[in-house]
Amino acid sequence: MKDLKLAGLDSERSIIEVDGVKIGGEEIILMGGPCAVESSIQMQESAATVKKAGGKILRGGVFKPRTSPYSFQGLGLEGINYMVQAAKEHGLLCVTEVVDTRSLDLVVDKVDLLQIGARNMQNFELLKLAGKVDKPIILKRGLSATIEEWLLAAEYILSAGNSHVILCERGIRTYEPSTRNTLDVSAVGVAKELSHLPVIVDPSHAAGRRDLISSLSKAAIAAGADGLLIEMHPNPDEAVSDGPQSLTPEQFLSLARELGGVARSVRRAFDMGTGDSLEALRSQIDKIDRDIIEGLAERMQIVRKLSDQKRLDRVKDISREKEIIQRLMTLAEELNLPSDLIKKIYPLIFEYGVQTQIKSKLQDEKIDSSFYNLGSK
Ligand SMILES: C=C(O[C@@H]1C=C(C(=O)O)C=C[C@H]1O)C(=O)O
Repeated sequence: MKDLKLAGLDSERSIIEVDGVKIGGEEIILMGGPCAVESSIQMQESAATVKKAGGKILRGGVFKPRTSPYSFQGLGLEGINYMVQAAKEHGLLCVTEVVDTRSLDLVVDKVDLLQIGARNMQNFELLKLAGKVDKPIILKRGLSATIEEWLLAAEYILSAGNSHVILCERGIRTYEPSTRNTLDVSAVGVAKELSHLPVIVDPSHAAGRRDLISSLSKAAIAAGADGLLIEMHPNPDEAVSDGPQSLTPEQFLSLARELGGVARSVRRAFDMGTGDSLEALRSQIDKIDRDIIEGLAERMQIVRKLSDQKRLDRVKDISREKEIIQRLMTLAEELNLPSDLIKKIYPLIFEYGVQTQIKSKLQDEKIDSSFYNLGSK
């Protein structure tokens, strides 16, 4: 794509690091918080939930570009202070949207990241100014922007001198009215193919309804997203904006736990939070144990199928077993797991695998012979 001189794919992907939080690295970063900052207590509760869920960045809008001029327009600077304070107390970073050059000037020294929203994606003066600041910019894709236009908007920021741009897919306008926008999952892959910049997904604005947030978040991770920006409110029914698409704190926490499993399946890291309580940690362990047993059950079913292709005296295959152990020991080392654990666990798994194949063969033979006996009568 021409003119993507700085945003275009480089030899290396960009990792944007803010106070130890790396966006675009191995870990998928969770960001959450209400659409609009409403009060100090609301931000304190939101920050506590984001932290507990393993999130790294607190979001909250104080300048709201609303569709209607009569909708709540945001608390401005008063709101920023509530968010900054809550983020600080909970060890989180914070991000807010800037809507014009004035709002950018007002918040740039207070927050850790700035967001340029969908409606301002082609506000070129704002993009140029964002290129002059020393803060990462989350650049949302415009409502009807092509991927090329989105990347060119990023190019404006990059070419003005700020190399810290994070792309955010938040749904585009289509003819489909059942969701607020249509999440363009393929945009994640396309943007990552064309550009070295990290790509995150905001499923909340895409869907406009909380019942879809979980599945869209999972889809985003599977599609390669480097982070998720999810709306969550301590009491969505009373939210001044976007209540219907905001998760409750409980939903946010349980979603974070589920996302860990999806991230694992695509070989990405995901912090499911410590939740700091024994109960929260045990619930994470329970979830992983379930994944392990389900994986083992699936493995056993496949192993069993292999029996059709082997002679009874060839069921055990030592060279295949050695090859598996070797490969998994290398993987274990990479994942900081003691490799001798593999040597202890796998022979048992193989033993049961061999037994199940033998049983399955014997059963088949019994059926064969009874069939034969029947036929010879
Ligand atoms: C499944 C197989 O049969 C046996 C069971 C194995 C396993 O559980 O992975 C590996 C080798 C064999 O001893 C196979 O041959 O692949």
